[in-house]
Amino acid sequence: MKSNICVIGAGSWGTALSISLAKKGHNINLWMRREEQWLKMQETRENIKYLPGVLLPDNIKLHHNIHKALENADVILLTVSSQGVRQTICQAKASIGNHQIIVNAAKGLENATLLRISEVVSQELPQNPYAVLSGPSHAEEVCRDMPTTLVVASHKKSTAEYVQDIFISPKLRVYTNPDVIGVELGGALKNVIALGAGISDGLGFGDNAKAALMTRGIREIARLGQVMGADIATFAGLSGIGDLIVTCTSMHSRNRRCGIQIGQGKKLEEATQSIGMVVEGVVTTKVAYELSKKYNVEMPITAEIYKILYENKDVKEAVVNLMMRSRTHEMEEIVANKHIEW
Ligand SMILES: NC(=O)C1=CN([C@@H]2O[C@H](COP(=O)(O)OP(=O)(O)OC[C@H]3O[C@@H](n4cnc5c(N)ncnc54)[C@H](OP(=O)(O)O)[C@@H]3O)[C@@H](O)[C@H]2O)C=CC1
Ligand SMILES: O=C(CO)COP(=O)(O)O
Repeated sequence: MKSNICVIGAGSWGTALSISLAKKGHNINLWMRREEQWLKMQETRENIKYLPGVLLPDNIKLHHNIHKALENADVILLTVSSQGVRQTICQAKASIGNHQIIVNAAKGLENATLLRISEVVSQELPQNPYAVLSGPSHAEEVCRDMPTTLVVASHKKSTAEYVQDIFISPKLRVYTNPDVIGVELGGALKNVIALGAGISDGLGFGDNAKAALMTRGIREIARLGQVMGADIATFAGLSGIGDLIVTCTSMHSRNRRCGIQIGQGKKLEEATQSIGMVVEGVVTTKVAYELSKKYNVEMPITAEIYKILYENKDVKEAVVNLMMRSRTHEMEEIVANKHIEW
């Protein structure tokens, strides 16, 4: 099956997915908002700023006019940063028909509304079929055909399977999941913990600390997720623990690299500027902190990272707070569910 796919956003992820889809033989229209980037990429057939060293296959057409890029698209793949999704959809809306499938690949939450991206899309395009694509997948590896697994979630099985078919290849194995909320929250919230893992590395801590952050991190992600309607099993999957592992351990991760600089004493603004690409976890930390208060869910790691990023809290003091919190059971629900006296 060959489809016409419009990829909205030519950052590292939009470019890598375009390359992967083009190699499968799909026709790709890749849209970017900056004219200067469009001119440069036409000349070089390379995304020098976001994904250097990889040439674009011929069946990727580059666009600066969003309406032209959307012509005849079966699927619209959103790959701009989360805070740009609503504005970009509004810009494109007049050329989007109800039948076109929207696939979101951004991992974040909307700052102004605390909404998940599926909720943003359904406010702006209520009729369109929707799926979210997530999982442990650094652009730098996907564009070089390194084996990768992804998950596509949609409320409609036929939509999830259609999108699975579009992306799946011998190098890109794609699973389906009906749990849109869980897949979206796992993909967004792991970036907060990855910032924390980076801070831990920047402070010179070791593997024990990182394992603790990842394990306790997925617990608090799952706690919030369950209250927000996700299936807890999803957090043990690719968009949960899978993406948490890759983001907390890889030097490709912008969130982790940003955290390392903060752990070494740099200011947030300096750190994000030096990365030069989107560091989704910074805004997501604020949204997650607000959601934890809204839903009354304990998220101690998120709360400390919030205070480091937004209240100038000393990183070492944050570590002391985490280590010296009042003691708890590892799994509160096991204790609560025990019928025996314990
Ligand atoms: N890189 C990766 O390995 C992966 C990234 N993702 C997710 O994909 C999304 C995009 O990230 P990625 O491509 O890596 O980021 P990059 O920093 O490489 O690129 C960001 C892209 O978003 C565009 N953009 C930024 N802000 C806005 C805005 N306000 N309105 C419209 N467009 C905007 C940028 O355009 P411009 O250049 O004009 O600023 C650029 O095309 C993120 O949510 C990220 O979490 C998911 C999986 C893997
Ligand atoms: O989501 C990602 C990998 O799955 C990319 O993570 P970063 O945004 O931290 O680079």
